[in-house]
Amino acid sequence: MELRNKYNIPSHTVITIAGTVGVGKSTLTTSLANALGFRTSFEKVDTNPYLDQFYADFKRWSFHLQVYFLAERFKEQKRIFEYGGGFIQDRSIYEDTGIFAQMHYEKGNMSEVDFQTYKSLFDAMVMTPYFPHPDLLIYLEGSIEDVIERIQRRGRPMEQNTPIDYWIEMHKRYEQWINAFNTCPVLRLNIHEYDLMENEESIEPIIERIGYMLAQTAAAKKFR
Ligand SMILES: Nc1ncnc2c1ncn2[C@@H]1O[C@H](COP(=O)(O)OP(=O)(O)O)[C@@H](O)[C@H]1O
Ligand SMILES: Nc1ncnc2c1ncn2[C@H]1C[C@H](O)[C@@H](COP(=O)(O)O)O1
Repeated sequence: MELRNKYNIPSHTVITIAGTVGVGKSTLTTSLANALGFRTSFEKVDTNPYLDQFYADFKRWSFHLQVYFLAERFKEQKRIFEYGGGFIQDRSIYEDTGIFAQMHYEKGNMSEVDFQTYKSLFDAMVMTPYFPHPDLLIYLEGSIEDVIERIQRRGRPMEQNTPIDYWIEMHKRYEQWINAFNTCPVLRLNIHEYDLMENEESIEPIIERIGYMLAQTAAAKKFR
């Protein structure tokens, strides 16, 4: 039986995968979408015109990169809306603002006025009808050691050449951010709870947990 039906996951569901760089979002996005018969929405890293320059000079390129990511994320949001859902999304727009933009602003890589401009753009986008919140955010958590090992193994030079402190700070910020996040239901998944490389079937217990959380959320809505 198709896993989506087995665990009663509605065909219009939108699930976003959150977590720090290298933790395994894209890998899980692909596996979940295949298992559920959903479409994917990926961040495009190779065609990003700012990313390499940004890693070489945060101060010069932070604002440009954030505006670029926001525009790309918004276009994807619109695409998901137009299809009527049935998507797995690799990274949420909430991380752009809550993690990356915030961190680079606080570190002095983005000026006050640039940060305010960025935030007002974000707020205006979120208020449009294209912006339903996801039904579920899956938060991937792993130790900083595992994350750094994965970043090194994946081998994007711009990330390999970035000081370890950057990844340590981001990892800490992610933990604080997710503890305060309440925009939509959250399923926390430790990266040692599954292994999609060695055992494709480890996706099924994840789907079972997704089905359970979606059912709980639907039941809670009925009583509101
Ligand atoms: N479950 C897993 N077990 C082992 N390695 C993994 C797993 N998931 C991802 N990886 C590896 O970790 C690296 C980062 O994964 P990726 O999905 O690209 O992360 P992200 O999208 O969060 O940056 C890649 O080299 C990938 O092959
Ligand atoms: N909003 C962002 N600001 C800065 N850098 C970002 C942002 N979103 C993604 N990134 C970077 C981080 C990674 O180097 C690549 C892709 O992210 P990944 O977590 O590997 O999918 O883009």
